Amino acid sequence: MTEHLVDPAVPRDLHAFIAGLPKAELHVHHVGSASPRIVSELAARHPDSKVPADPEALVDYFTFTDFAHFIDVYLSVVDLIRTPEDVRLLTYEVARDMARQQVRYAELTITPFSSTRRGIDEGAFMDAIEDARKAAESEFGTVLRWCFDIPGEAGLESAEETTRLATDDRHRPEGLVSFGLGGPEIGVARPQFKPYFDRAIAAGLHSVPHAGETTGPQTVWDALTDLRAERIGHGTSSAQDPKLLAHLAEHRIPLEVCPTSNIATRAVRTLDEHPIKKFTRAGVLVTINSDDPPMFGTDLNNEYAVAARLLDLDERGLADLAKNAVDASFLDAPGKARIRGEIDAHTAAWLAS
Ligand SMILES: O=C(O)c1cccc(C(=O)CC[C@H]2O[C@@H](n3cnc4c(=O)[nH]cnc43)[C@H](O)[C@@H]2O)c1
Ligand SMILES: [Zn+2]
Repeated sequence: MTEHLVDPAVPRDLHAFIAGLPKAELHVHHVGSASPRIVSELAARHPDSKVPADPEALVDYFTFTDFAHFIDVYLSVVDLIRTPEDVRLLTYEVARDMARQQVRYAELTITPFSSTRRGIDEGAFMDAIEDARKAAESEFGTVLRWCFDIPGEAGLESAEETTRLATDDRHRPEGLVSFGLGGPEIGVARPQFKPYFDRAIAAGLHSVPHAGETTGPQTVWDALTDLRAERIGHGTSSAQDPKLLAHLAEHRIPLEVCPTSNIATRAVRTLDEHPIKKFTRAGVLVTINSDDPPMFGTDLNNEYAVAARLLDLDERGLADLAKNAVDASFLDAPGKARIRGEIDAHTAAWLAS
């Protein structure tokens, strides 16, 4: 258990239950998952960067005034990833951190445009992530899949490049399952990305855009109608629109909820004001995620502890929440059954002890 992340309002034995609970994670960013150790190693390698090499200084560096500030800092860390070997190391180490938290399956959001525009060869980039994915599965037992996202604020050039990389058979990585849209939402309307999502969906990818994180519920409607979203990244502002909540519940469109992220980027003022309870009361399928864990001073286990407090969950409630993520994932049916079985076994053993 990571001591600084022990929420005193959650009983210690519930933290221990969560630590051993097999989990799936559906909303977590590649570069945003770089641990302080990896960031400082890369910052020391590239001293021209403004990212501090001292892990203690990173705590201040990762304190954000608003969402735009967060994106500035995020891009300064992106600038540290300069070679295919940096990409492989980052991916492999992220999987190691996940395995330590009993994450059995993760859909990792990767922004290939940010790497190729910084000069990393596209073929070498794909080989690096695939090599790390295979190593992670055989060495840690953690199954990784990719979501390639468009960094919307970088314009339609980035949409075209991301779509090409995701659909061109010459480079398309085996682990790629979905297509996303990230970055700031203000001034970046979702409908303009429809042709790119149409192409990605036609190529067999699932649609999972961010929407309603920093703008209102209309953005979520746009993601559903224009981008044919199968899950919504964040969807926080859906809480302001009862018809939207009813639609999400009726059509079983899961929300990828990331509570601590919403506080760190100041999208939501306090955890007690977070709408997660509104979502579950409306019957929406909620999944729990960490988004950019080291940047937000959290990890997936802590996000489950936060959810336990906000939703007043015991062990069985937490196990159901973990199963939501398995059910909402793009894993195949035998894979889902395996992790659901592991969740049941962990819960039964815990309750019998
Ligand atoms: O790479 C570039 O050159 C570039 C140029 C202009 C704009 C951008 C971006 O906007 C990149 C944003 C980047 O942020 C990632 N991300 C991580 N966490 C979140 C989140 O909570 N909400 C939205 N986006 C997030 C996302 O994957 C984008 O790739 C880049
Ligand atoms: Zn995100």
